Amino acid sequence: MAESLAAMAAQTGTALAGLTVMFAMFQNYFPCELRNIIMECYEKLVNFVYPYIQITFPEFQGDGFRRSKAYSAIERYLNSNSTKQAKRLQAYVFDDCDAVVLSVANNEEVTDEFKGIKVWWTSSEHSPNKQSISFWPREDEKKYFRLTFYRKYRHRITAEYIKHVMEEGKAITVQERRRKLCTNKAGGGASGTGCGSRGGGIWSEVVFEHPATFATLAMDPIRKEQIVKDLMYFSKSEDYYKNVGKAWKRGYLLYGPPGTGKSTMIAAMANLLQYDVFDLELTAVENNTELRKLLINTTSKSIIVIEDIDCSIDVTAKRDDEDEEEDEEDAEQKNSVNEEKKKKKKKRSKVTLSGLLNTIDGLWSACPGERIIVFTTNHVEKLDKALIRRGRMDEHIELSYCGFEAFKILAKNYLEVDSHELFAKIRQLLNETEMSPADVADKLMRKSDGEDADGNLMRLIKALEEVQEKKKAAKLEEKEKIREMRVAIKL
Ligand SMILES: Nc1ncnc2c1ncn2[C@@H]1O[C@H](COP(=O)(O)OP(=O)(O)OP(=O)(O)O)[C@@H](O)[C@H]1O
Ligand SMILES: [Mg+2]
Repeated sequence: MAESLAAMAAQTGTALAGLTVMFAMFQNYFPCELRNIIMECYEKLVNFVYPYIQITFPEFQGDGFRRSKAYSAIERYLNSNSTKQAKRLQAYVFDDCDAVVLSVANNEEVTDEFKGIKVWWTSSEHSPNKQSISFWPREDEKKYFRLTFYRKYRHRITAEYIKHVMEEGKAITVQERRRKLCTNKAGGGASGTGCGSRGGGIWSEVVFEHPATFATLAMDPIRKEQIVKDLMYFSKSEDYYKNVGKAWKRGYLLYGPPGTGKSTMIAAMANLLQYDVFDLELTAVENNTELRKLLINTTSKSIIVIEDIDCSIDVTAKRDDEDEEEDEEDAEQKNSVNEEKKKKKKKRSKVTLSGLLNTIDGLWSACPGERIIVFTTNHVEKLDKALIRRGRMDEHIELSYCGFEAFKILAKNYLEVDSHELFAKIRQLLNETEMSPADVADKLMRKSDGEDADGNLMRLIKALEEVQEKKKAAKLEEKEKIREMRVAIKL
């Protein structure tokens, strides 16, 4: 359909424009009444032979250097909705991704329908007439999209359809965008590009590809639903935040014992909202000024994460010697995760608590766009109240030992079973003991191809019984100590 409707409309439009100029030149030769009659007939003729309106969306706007947001949104919208019907397509392969991206070729016409109204889109390019060399795209080199529709739908197209295309296009861009994980840790997988920080290269980035979702996160389903609702509401509430005069930011404090899913929940949040993640390692930050620089260089639609906040900065009112005592106590724990956290503690940042608070408050007011900040900790009781007060950390979420509801999610994830005769026994054991979801998941994980669910569930029961035995033994030991103390006091 090379002589497409849009092209014909354009030609007819040009012919009518010529007629209009001629009429304007000779109109003074006609008497007033006759002129009005001619005008009326002329308008009828125009509407009859040219019942369309065309709107052009050029690729570059204003200064000619910035790509128009409308053009980009239309491009995404048409690529996603209309490439199936186009007969001529263009294919691109981007450097960082193997997938082939198809787009509608130049001068190819595609149709779209909106609430029963048909519209035509063409993508065209002005060919340059002059032979000259330029570093910038010239006026006559620019690409554009042209939208053609019936004149009678003018209001609905301009008021509703164009808005719909813009919104859809933006949503597709967010969906397709490859999200990034940025870190300020030394050697944190730098791609060399820097992430939101030009020149300084403070953040280094990798592609964020974590499979965690809220569906696979094991926790109380009611609490999970509340959190998902809260996040979704936040991500859509730009106007609400504006109306109440609050910066579009939200803080979450995730606390609970090791292996209960705090880091997993952050990944699930990022996947749910399609946000980037900025993993801020406070111990690698030299001082308050550097912290400010880092936070200002985060981008919109991102989650800023400070893991193990109590280990990274002196957020307690405790004196140093008390801290040392604790370090010695910790030294007895051989667990490698705790060793890591202990190292962090020793290498505490020079960033001060007030520096962190001021920077967060500054970030809240200085940076436009939505941001979420998440702190995680194993020891919520150690944190300064000012750091986690509502307004800074709006939601406090406890992730705890594995309950039966959480176990059912893990059993579904790892073994694909919804119910089993061993579930009753596991329920009873989970009520009586404490085991983290990470440990439960480890027992449920298939270690080889031929394993059936029974074997894994039995392994979990055995592990739970061992924990129960240890707990009983510890209780007995404690009772014995108390008895000995009482005897000693009597003596
Ligand atoms: N609630 C959970 N739901 C699903 N998987 C979980 C959950 N908790 C832990 N896991 C599993 O255990 C592993 C460790 O969990 P995660 O790193 O999220 O724990 P954490 O609470 O951040 O621990 P830490 O306090 O030591 O940082 C995860 O990779 C995941 O496979
Ligand atoms: Mg963690």
